[in-house]
Amino acid sequence: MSEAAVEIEALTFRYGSRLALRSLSLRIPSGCCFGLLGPNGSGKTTLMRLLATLLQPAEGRLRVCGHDTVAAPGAVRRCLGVVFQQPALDGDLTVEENLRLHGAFYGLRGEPLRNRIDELLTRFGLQERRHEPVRRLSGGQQRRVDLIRGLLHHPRVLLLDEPTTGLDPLARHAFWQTLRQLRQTDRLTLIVATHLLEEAELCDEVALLDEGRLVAAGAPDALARALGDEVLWLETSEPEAVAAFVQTHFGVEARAIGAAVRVAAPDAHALLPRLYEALGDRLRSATVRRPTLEDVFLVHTGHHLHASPESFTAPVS
Ligand SMILES: Nc1ncnc2c1ncn2[C@@H]1O[C@H](COP(=O)(O)OP(=O)(O)OP(=O)(O)O)[C@@H](O)[C@H]1O
Repeated sequence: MSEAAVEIEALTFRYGSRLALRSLSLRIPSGCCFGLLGPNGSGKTTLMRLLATLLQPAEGRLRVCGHDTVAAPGAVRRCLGVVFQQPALDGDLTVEENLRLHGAFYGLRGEPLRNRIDELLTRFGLQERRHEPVRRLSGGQQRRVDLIRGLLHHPRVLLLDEPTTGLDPLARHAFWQTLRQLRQTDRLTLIVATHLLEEAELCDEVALLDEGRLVAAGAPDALARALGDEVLWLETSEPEAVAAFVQTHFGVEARAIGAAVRVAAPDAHALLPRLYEALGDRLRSATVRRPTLEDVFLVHTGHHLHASPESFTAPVS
């Protein structure tokens, strides 16, 4: 097994009486691009803050690069770079001033700091903007400055909390290309919190979080494939009755999940017309697709990753 960049054991965290993380255990291999995927309030930011030593666990433990976050917070911070949801830049200072200021926090100064800033500005195509106030840069450029800020002290693990928030799809795509390059060239471990499926699917491994619980973890492809080659969802106003009917009449597994029915059939396409015929008006719609992480989330939690008026509401035990 490859070395672990992060090890989390039976971690529980509360804000007062509110439970934000529940007995979470997770291992993040070194050199991995690891996604934390979950809806709003699932505990992603809390986990990031615990890893960054900004919070202390109520129960359980976290180790980053082998260092315990409570016993050795200084060692943890030295091996971590952090890019939080809100850019940590001063818009009135220039790009270079922001980076110098941050470098000083890490005890970097003089020529080594100058050289590191030069190297990273060149790599990220921002050399020509170094003397401009940060507020004059586009959203995507500001995110890149923030990324450079997180990389100045040569961290081994980079935490990114919803780093593409507020970026348009083009800038988001460019930012992810930058991340992928970084991983190759710097052999960094990237831990990215996101609520976007398409971002999670770009990761080597993901952990799906819901209400502070770990729902599933693994390679996105493997998690999706565990549901079969295709998934068949039926939308109906009477999910329990339709699930029972399908099981009895077609001899396939059917399960009511919230306001829908998931049918596990080896040949969903062939079954579809027969289901329409047998169920008639009881069926609002039927969808066959290759399984995605959204399906994994839905099957494990009984609700969608993103709440919508149509979203399934009944939790699954
Ligand atoms: N400072 C705080 N005080 C009290 N409760 C908090 C605080 N910060 C977060 N919470 C609660 O803890 C839970 C987890 O929140 P957290 O911010 O970690 O989720 P998240 O997955 O990062 O959400 P988002 O995607 O919206 O950023 C939520 O119920 C949230 O309301």
